[in-house]
Amino acid sequence: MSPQRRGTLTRVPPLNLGNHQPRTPLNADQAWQVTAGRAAGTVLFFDFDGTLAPVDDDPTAVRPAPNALAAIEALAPVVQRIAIVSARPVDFLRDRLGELSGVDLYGLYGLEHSHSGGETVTEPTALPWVPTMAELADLARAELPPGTLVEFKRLSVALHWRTAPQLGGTVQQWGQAQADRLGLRVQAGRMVLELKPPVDRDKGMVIGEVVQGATGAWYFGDDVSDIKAFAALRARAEADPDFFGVCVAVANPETGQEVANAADLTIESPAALGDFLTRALTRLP
Ligand SMILES: O=P(O)(O)OC[C@H]1O[C@H](O[C@H]2O[C@H](CO)[C@@H](O)[C@H](O)[C@H]2O)[C@H](O)[C@@H](O)[C@@H]1O
Repeated sequence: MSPQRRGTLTRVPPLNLGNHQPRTPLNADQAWQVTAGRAAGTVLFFDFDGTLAPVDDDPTAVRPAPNALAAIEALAPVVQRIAIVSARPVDFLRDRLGELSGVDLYGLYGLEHSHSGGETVTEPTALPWVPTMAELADLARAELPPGTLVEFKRLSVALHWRTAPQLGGTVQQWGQAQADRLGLRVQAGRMVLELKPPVDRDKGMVIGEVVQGATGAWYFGDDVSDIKAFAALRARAEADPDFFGVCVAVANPETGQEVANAADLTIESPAALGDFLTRALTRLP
C-alpha cells in the first residue's frame, strides 16, 4: 500500500497489532489512544543521532532537539520506561541528555548500559577488546586520507566521511580489511562505518530483553542499525497478540528507503519528533 501524507507523518498501515488485524489501519492518533490504555506498561525507545539530535558534520557538536528532550522528560513519569538505545557511549548520552530519572541509557549498541542515572555497566566479554580498538583508532588516523574523521569510542571505532564524501569507498574498503584482519564486526551507518568487537550485542537484542515485561512499546530510529530494533518489536508482538508495538522512522533521503519501509510511521526530523511527542503527551493519562 502506498504511504499517505498526514502532516509531518507518513502513514504506512497497518500498524502492528499482533495477531489482530485492524478493520481499518491505525493512524498515529489511534496508536497513541491504544497506548493511553496501557501507558504504565509501555516502553518508549529512542535512538540518539538523527532521531533525537539533528545530524552535524562534527559528531562532538550534536545536541538533542530541545523540544524532543523536554517531551521525553515529561513522558518519563507517564510510561513504564524510556530507553535511549544508541551507538554512542553511555557517558556521551548522559552528557547530552542530562540525568533524567526514569530514563535508561544503552550505549555502544548495548555493550554499555546505565539504569535511571545509575553506574555504567560494561559487557564483560567486550572489555578485552579495548586495547585493540585504541590501536585501530591510531592506525586509522595514520593511514586514512585527510578528511576522514576517526571517532574512538573505547569499544568501537567509527570512521566518518561526511565532510569528504568522495572518500566513502576508500574508508569502507580500509575498514572492512581491518575488520577481516582483526576479527571485528562492521556496522554501516550514515556516512560512517563502525568497527566493533565480535560480541553478540545489538539494538535488537536490547529491545528484545527490555520489552519482555512490557505490554507495549514504541521505537524511534533513523538508521539501518535500528531495523534490528524494529524487528525485535515485531517478534515480541508475534509471540504475544496482546502486545502493541509501533516502529517509527525519522526518515529523510539520506536515511534511505530501507529504514522507512521497515517502519509503521515516518517523521521527517528530530524537531518534528519533538512536536509529535509533545502532542502525544496530551493524549496520555
Ligand atoms: O545509534 P545512533 O545514536 O544513531 O549513533 C549512530 C552514529 O551516530 C553518530 O554519527 C552520525 O551522526 C554524526 C553527528 O550528527 C554525523 O556527523 C555522522 O555522519 C553520522 O553517522 C556517531 O558519531 C557515531 O559514532 C554513531 O555510530
